[in-house]
Amino acid sequence: MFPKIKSMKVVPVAGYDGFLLNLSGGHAPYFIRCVVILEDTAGNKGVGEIPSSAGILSGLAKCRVLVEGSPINNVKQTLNQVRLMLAKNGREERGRQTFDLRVAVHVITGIESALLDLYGQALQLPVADLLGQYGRQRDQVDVLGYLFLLGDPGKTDLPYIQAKNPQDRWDEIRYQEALTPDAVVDLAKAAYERYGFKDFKLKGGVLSGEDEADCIRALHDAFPDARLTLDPNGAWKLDDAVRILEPIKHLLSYAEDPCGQEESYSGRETMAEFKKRTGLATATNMIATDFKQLQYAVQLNAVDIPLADCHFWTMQGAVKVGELCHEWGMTWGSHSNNHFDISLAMMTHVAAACPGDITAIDTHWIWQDGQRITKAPLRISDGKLTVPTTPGLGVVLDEDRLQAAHNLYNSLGATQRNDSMAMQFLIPGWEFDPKRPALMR
Ligand SMILES: O=C(O)[C@H](O)[C@@H](O)[C@H](O)[C@@H](O)C(=O)O
Ligand SMILES: [Mg+2]
Repeated sequence: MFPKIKSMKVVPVAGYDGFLLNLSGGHAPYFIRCVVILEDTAGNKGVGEIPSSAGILSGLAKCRVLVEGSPINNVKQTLNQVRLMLAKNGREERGRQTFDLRVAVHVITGIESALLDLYGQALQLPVADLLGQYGRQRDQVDVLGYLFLLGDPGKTDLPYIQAKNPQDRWDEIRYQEALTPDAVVDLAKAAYERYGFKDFKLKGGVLSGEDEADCIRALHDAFPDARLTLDPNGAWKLDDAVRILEPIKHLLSYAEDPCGQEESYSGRETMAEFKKRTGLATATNMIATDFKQLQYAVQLNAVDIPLADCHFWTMQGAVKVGELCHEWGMTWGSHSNNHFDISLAMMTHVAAACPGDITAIDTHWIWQDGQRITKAPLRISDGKLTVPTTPGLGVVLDEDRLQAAHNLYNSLGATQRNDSMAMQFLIPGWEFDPKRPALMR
């Protein structure tokens, strides 16, 4: 007999962040997440981590009754019930911010992760071995070095984190202003020294496209063998995207969301046109974010690399995308937002279960490294994460750290991400515009 779910606990948490710039503005001094904890009648705990918002918290609260009392081996039926209930809210929009504003898909993933964690523990199998048709495909997952242009925290009166006892160059510089090619290269070198990355992604949508292209040139000079990409989150118009990236296309492995929705054209149409004109491969976390959109993206030949982040595809959905990519000659990758160490484990298991050649996954972890809510977070070494072999997700909650992260959340008076607030210190009255880079005002 399998145990049943005794309780479902939802804990909104916050951690510290730097002044990372992107099309949505500048990261606040904190990031907000939500942890789902399921405890079964045998006393085991399963966990999941997702973004948090008032909608997500109330969605989770509504699902509790469907989850509590269900046997832990009933994962699919429990999730079906959750899906059906959330579907009553109707279609949801991802929105045009750099981050996904939907509720249901995140809620499902939080519960799914915790259920799979418990089920894996009961079967004595790591989650990667339960996912998809094939289970674990690799023991290590390549990770890219996710670089950001950084605002000067001193220009705000916000309590940004400072490196107190820097253990290396990464600690010294990751919370200081970085707005030039040299500063970006310094970040890349410092991240390389600590983590050994062979791939780098620069978050764009901040400076002019030409200035961001110069950052890529500088990264290439410093790391001639590294795979590089630039991601302005669809900020550029199609003609501008072609003009900006054509001269550096030999330096890029692919272009991530170089353009997007524009006048009467959808993002899938402009991306298809971009691919035709430049011959560059494209990746997205903005225009193929569910199976219907993926279908249209494939029909139009708009995307080579769907970045199927398990937080908004579900873990099983993200692996399904990986299987389709493998069958259809596309490449699977994963997007990320700021996250704690439970998400790091979730993304690692998912990437481990995707067949074929996948591209190095995104993670914001390097900006959060040193903070944790589990006892022993996975470590990035030589540009890779090692897939846990212990049953379930392979993480153990650190209750004290979790409580501290919850206390921080409670002290904020904010329930979800808002990048305009910090940005307004740099440019008074600043407002999000999906077609204007953050500092180009
Ligand atoms: O500022 C950020 O953290 C990023 O822009 C994310 O919001 C974004 O989703 C990014 O990771 C992406 O690849 O688009
Ligand atoms: Mg992106």
